[in-house]
Amino acid sequence: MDTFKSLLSPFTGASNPLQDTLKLVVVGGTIETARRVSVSAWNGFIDSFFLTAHFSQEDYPYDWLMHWLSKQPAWGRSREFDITTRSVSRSGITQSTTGDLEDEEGDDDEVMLSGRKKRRVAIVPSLDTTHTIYYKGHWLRITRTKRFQDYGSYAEIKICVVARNNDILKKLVLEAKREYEKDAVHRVHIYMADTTYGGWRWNGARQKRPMSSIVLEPGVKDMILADCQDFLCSEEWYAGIPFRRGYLLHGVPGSGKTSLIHSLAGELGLDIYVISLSAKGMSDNMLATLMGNIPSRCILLLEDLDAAFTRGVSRDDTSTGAPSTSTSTSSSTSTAKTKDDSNDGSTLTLSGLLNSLDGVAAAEGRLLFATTNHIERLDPALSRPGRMDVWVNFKHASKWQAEGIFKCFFPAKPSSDGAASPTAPTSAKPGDETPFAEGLAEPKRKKAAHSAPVLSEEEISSLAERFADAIPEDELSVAALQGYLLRNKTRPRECVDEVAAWVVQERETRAKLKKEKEEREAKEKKEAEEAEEKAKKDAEEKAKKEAEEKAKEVEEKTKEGAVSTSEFSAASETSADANQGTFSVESGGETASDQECTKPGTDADLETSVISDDEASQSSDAQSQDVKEKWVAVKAHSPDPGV
Ligand SMILES: Nc1ncnc2c1ncn2[C@@H]1O[C@H](COP(=O)(O)OP(=O)(O)OP(=O)(O)O)[C@@H](O)[C@H]1O
Repeated sequence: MDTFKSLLSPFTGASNPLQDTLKLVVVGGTIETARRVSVSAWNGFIDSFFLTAHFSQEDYPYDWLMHWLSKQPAWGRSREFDITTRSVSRSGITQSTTGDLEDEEGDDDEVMLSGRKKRRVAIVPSLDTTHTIYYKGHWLRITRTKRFQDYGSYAEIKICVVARNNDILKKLVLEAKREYEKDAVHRVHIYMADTTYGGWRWNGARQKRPMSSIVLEPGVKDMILADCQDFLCSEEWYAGIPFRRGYLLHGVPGSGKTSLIHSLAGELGLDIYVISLSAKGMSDNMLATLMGNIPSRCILLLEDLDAAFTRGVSRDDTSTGAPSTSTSTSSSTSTAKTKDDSNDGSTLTLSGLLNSLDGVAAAEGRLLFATTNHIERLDPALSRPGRMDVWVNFKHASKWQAEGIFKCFFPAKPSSDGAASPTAPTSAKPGDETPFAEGLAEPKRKKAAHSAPVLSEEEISSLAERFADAIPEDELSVAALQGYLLRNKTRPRECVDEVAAWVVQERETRAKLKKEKEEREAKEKKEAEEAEEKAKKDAEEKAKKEAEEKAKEVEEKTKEGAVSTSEFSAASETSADANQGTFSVESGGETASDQECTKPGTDADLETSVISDDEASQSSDAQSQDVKEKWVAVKAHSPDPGV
């Protein structure tokens, strides 16, 4: 008791100040030591009883866990967390969570009418804070931290749990994965090749597009889908053969090539990895690195394959890669542009591309899709079977497609017997598929700010037929038809009435654009030719000027030499050929310097300092003369060695 009292004395002011200070130091030191001991004891306890798992943002389990965490009810009790409308994970799935701030009473239609997009918010673990969550009889201590790597900063999740073995962590990861995949099922993830560091950058998750919204000639979609499904199920059959399959979609722009690939990815549940071969910095090594980092089951998309060729992808480094019969009307400007473009650090060669597609690093089980508008520009080596096994030609819209796309935009009212409205073109041949069960417009309609009249099945069929009749076969792109239908999305009847006039207008516009393009190209060509001509003239003039200047210079020097020589040798004669820029010096004296001077092939601007015998004698004779030196410009090259 006495000891305790004496310890408290500094606060009561009962003893002297020195003693009080010492006592305070002892008390403070004791408390700090006790704190440190308890912290290290706690850490020791954690280390000996807790299992710790780390999940890096670079890998998929991080996405699964972030998604799982964002759905935990524990956030309702948490005192610190992040609220975000941005993606909560690498793949960007933003989920509605228990503790989120979504306005549940909000009227979707109201939101759409006001033109604002409804944003969802998610609650996720804040950085550098430890959260405790109860999961299946265990307390999980979860910490999200940031760590820095060579290419920016990455987040990491650390989970500690008291457990005898890691079964609980395995269960957690599997559950998180299942939930993630369940929610991700309606989305297609797109990854873009990033040539700055040779990796893949997540580019967003797109809503799946139903296959029925793609209108192709009968059987084409089914054939491709069945082929892809068959391939994905045949890994064992491929034993010994490279387990890859390539599809070349070629044809006119706006005919549905890219849309079909996105739709297939959704149907097959695959992610899309997009490589732009004409990207800045693309090289053989870069492509090989990117190919090596593609997961085993995915769609690899090489868009606009021909663009890479016209940019200079080549089998050898000197050729352009484009076939010699290329229909390209490239003017000299475009040639110049190509040259400029090739200076962007892109050194991809065709052999590099082929090696990457076939090489050991190329992912097994991947579906390669390549699109091009100019199949004739492709090197046969690239499109041979094994690399491109299935070729599909996409043309301008047929009447069948026109009818189909009309029905996609204006789905019919369900018939009175309750059957789903048939959306296939009525002109479909017997046995054709009925691919339009889910139309383009149906899901959008619920929220649409406009109100399109819902017509009966018979009326839609008859309108669709009339619409198709007015569309010329294989002349307009499906994208153009889509544009027209979008503009008339609330006026199905008027849309059909006015379609003939639109076709005429479209033809006129196309003709006008074509004419303008031709004129522009002709003008560019003319300008390029003029510029070339001018550059040529300038170069000639410059060369002429230089030659004249040189000749003048030489003449001056020759004159100087002649004057100088005349002081010492009256026998010397100088002549120069100003036009040729050459000259010669003839000396009557038989001196070493003379012999040297008459040697053929001596450089015109070489100057030699000599003292002739005459000069020497004159010099000795006329000692008063100060000048000892004579400059003689040596004769220029003479084609005749005898000169
Ligand atoms: N066959 C089709 N069925 C349904 N929609 C189509 C079809 N063709 C084109 N479209 C529509 O036209 C637009 C452009 O299509 P897409 O980008 O797929 O064409 P593309 O052939 O890949 O064109 P490009 O060669 O210029 O890349 C898309 O919005 C798509 O919905």
